[in-house]
Amino acid sequence: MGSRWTYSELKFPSNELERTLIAVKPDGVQRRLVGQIIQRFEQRGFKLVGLKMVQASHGILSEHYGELRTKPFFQSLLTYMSSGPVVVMVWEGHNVVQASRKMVGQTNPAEAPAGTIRGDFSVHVSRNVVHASDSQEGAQKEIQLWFPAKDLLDWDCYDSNMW
Ligand SMILES: Nc1ncnc2c1ncn2[C@@H]1O[C@H](COP(=O)(O)OP(=O)(O)OP(=O)(O)O)[C@@H](O)[C@H]1O
Ligand SMILES: O=c1ccn([C@@H]2O[C@H](COP(=O)(O)OP(=O)(O)O)[C@@H](O)[C@H]2O)c(=O)[nH]1
Ligand SMILES: [Mg+2]
Repeated sequence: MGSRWTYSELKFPSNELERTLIAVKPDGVQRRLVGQIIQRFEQRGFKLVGLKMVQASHGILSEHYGELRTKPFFQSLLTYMSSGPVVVMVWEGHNVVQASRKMVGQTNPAEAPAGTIRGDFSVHVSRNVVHASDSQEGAQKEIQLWFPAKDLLDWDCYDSNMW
């Protein structure tokens, strides 16, 4: 009788439900980068729990970027972000907020290392392809702003305890 192999030793207990909001900005959608950006979060091991394509209004964007209201680039930021569809997503997993900021890279793509999304796909701060929440608190606010709770799916991933 051969023994059955199980991989429970490889698993770690992952009851956390940390979530973050990621958005492919209008330049990323125009440049057909949506698939490659989703692929990076999937291959890292995060779980997609919400996804939609929207043409964002200045109203929602003003709230989303409320902390930047006094910045000189605020109006141009709203114009840019409402210039075409954005693909907004909620990703879940261990340490997903901090990990996704590292995957996205610095705000200014000139400072973002190769290997990060901004470092690989963009050159200028005003067209930096992707948004990622910058804290757990910010993520919760942004998720509530963009998604009604019923549109976030709490589905079981067959390998969810692997990472
Ligand atoms: N000096 C600037 N000129 C033009 N646009 C800017 C400038 N600084 C920031 N932005 C735009 O405003 C966005 C918001 O700035 P923020 O400081 O929140 O950066 P971030 O947190 O890296 O970006 P995001 O919130 O979109 O993930 C930036 O991603 C960028 O698109
Ligand atoms: O000097 C700046 C700083 C920010 N932004 C834009 O504002 C967004 C939000 O800024 P934040 O500081 O939140 O940076 P992020 O979280 O996007 O890295 C950025 O992604 C940029 O699109 C910009 O156009 N000019
Ligand atoms: Mg930000």
